[in-house]
Amino acid sequence: MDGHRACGVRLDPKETLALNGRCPVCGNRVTVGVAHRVEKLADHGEAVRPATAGEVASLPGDSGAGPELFALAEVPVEDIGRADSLLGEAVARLRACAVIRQAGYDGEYGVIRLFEESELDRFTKGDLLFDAPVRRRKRAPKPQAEQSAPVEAPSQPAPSVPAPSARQGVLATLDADQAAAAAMIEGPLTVIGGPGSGKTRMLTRRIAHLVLECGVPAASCLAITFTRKATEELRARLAALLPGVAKDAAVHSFHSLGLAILRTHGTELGLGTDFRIADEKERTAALVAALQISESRATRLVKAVSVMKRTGAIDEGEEGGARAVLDRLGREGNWVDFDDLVALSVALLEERAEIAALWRERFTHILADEFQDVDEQQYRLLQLLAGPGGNLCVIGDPNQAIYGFRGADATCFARFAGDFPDARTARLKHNYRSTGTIVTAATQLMDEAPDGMTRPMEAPIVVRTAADEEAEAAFVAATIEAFLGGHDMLAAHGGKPDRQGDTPLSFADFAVLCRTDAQSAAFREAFDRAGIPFKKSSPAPIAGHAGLGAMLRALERQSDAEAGRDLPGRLAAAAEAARREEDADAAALAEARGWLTTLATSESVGGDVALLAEQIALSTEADFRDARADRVSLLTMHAAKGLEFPVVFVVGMEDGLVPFSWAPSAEQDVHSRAEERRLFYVAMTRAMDWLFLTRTAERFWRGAVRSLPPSPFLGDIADTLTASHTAAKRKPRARQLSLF
Ligand SMILES: Nc1ncnc2c1ncn2[C@@H]1O[C@H](COP(=O)(O)OP(=O)(O)OP(=O)(O)O)[C@@H](O)[C@H]1O
Repeated sequence: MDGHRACGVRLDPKETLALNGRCPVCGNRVTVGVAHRVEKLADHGEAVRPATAGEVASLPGDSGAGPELFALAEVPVEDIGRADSLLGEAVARLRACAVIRQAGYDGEYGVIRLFEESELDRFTKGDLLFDAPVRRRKRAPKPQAEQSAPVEAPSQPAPSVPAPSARQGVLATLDADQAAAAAMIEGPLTVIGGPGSGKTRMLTRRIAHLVLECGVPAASCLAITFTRKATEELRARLAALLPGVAKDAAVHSFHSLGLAILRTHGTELGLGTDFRIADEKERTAALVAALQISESRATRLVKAVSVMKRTGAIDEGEEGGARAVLDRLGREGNWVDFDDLVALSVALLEERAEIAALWRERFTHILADEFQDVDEQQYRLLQLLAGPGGNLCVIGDPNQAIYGFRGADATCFARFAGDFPDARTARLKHNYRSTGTIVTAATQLMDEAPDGMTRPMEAPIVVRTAADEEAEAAFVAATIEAFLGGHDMLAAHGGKPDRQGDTPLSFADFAVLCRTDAQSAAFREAFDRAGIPFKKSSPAPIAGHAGLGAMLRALERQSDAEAGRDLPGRLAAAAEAARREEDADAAALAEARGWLTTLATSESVGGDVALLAEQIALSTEADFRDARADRVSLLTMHAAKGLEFPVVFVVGMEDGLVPFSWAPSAEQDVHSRAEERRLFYVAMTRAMDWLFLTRTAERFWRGAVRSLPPSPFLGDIADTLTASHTAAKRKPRARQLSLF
């Protein structure tokens, strides 16, 4: 079921929908449960028990009345009632399936009861039915054996109080720095702020300010983010701030904006009106066929061509040759690739001044979030759209630049200052997200002075060494269970988040952040074993996914009659056909069907199958993370960008993983090393209240069990901020014996 544990609200999915997803007590979004997802995905109403179904017998648990099955299934109720009238009533209710079922919601377990509490009081006149008293669910005890001694919260710099905005209207909820940045609406502007400093909050309020208080039409505002998910979240926030007009504002990822430009003017470049976007798998296969080369070589070349297109680099060698072949094949087959969406748009706007002018007229105010991660082509697209001295506001944090390997250039802020000499700079100085302890540790990692914390020093960062990856995952699972059982753990570590108070946590409040996707296997197993619901996400594109391919082929094979149904109906039929006809893996199909159904019902697709293919090309696995679902997030560090969670586990804190390197990290080049440091900085600053850094004494890594040294980044965090403990040694793991 859905609900809010803190507000004591449990809702049927239909009630949630009727309430627009909002809690009737606090007005925030409710945490949705499994039944909600089922309701959303279901293509028919509730199932009806067929007349031919067999009989079902319901048996209660321990009654203490002789052989259980006999007593509970066969002894006449009257006989049991003579011995104990209440027990007789209980057995009668149970056999008639007249139990009270209260579904679980928002981290609360479901309950099955035979009597209402008032009934029980009445029946028993104060006595109880069974020996044990009826209890409310008790919080799980903290895992004593696993914990270190309580640690004194370190005495460190005190939090500062941000100056209020002193403004009325939509900027009133911002602090003075944020409000000043949001109000600088003329000319180019750079907004720089650390993690949790409210950059996204400032961005949405700035658009609302432009529209509601400065008379700028919503349709003249363009906000650009990096992912489809981020655009959706931005749209949702704008809808709340600008009821009625938010839909007119353009919110795009760089690639969806490129697609919009090419759909409007692509014919000027010789593209067919119905060009499509070919995924990496298709392009690799095309290159293999055209050049008669191995798949691994083609894969390497396709990736190299992608970086060339993002960075605008020119190569005359093998990679340049591969690009020319791919471009020719694209023209012949009427397809482009993902990077072309931006690169071709840039080429078009550079060549055709009148088209560039049209787009400039359309968008008079442009905002670009996560500016630190733009690549050369994205930078040029912004420049072309804004024009010299245009109202372009770029927002970001140089310390969070993590996409250098994909061609992003972390020096873009300096370049912006050079290209837009009139640009002003605003700084957001306060971190609203994390405890003082986490903020201080993060600034130590970046060798900066701790500044701008709004929350006091609280629980120390827990640094944990486990015997191996299995033990590491078991520790994380047990810690989550302990947290959900109660907040004793917080007290044990001398920490008690003031902002969260005693608000109960639910699964959605936890994130496990891995450097590589491969690390997630141990966590998936541990969570499955512990019954902890989780959702894994990485920034990998969904195009090329096996289940998705099978679904799309099944969609294509559909008869005219089937193709006449609405898109969700067609997807349901396609999933069934793919399972039957292609023997596709059930889990992969279910995942693909979930993605496609989400896309099919999204605003950008609106039930149109042609638009579905476009959105698939623009989507990554992480775009489908549902923040409302009550699940632990199992994410790669890259996929965690922009998110926040009360409790974060950054796992695999070993040299080779963090920083990630093929060679010993000491040999890593200075740029990669700096980017790995920033990536860890992004990971640790996702934590609001609790941060756990875990490592293993040994792990299976690159084909062998290895002992990797601790991550060198751990040494950059002062001991006074951490509580370290090492698990007891495990028995040696089984090793493959050699025959010789
Ligand atoms: N003025 C404010 N008063 C209270 N809370 C705030 C304020 N500004 C931001 N916050 C809160 O701080 C948290 C971080 O805000 P936001 O996500 O906008 O930060 P960000 O700068 O975009 O972070 P990051 O770069 O790490 O993704 C959010 O929970 C937000 O609600």
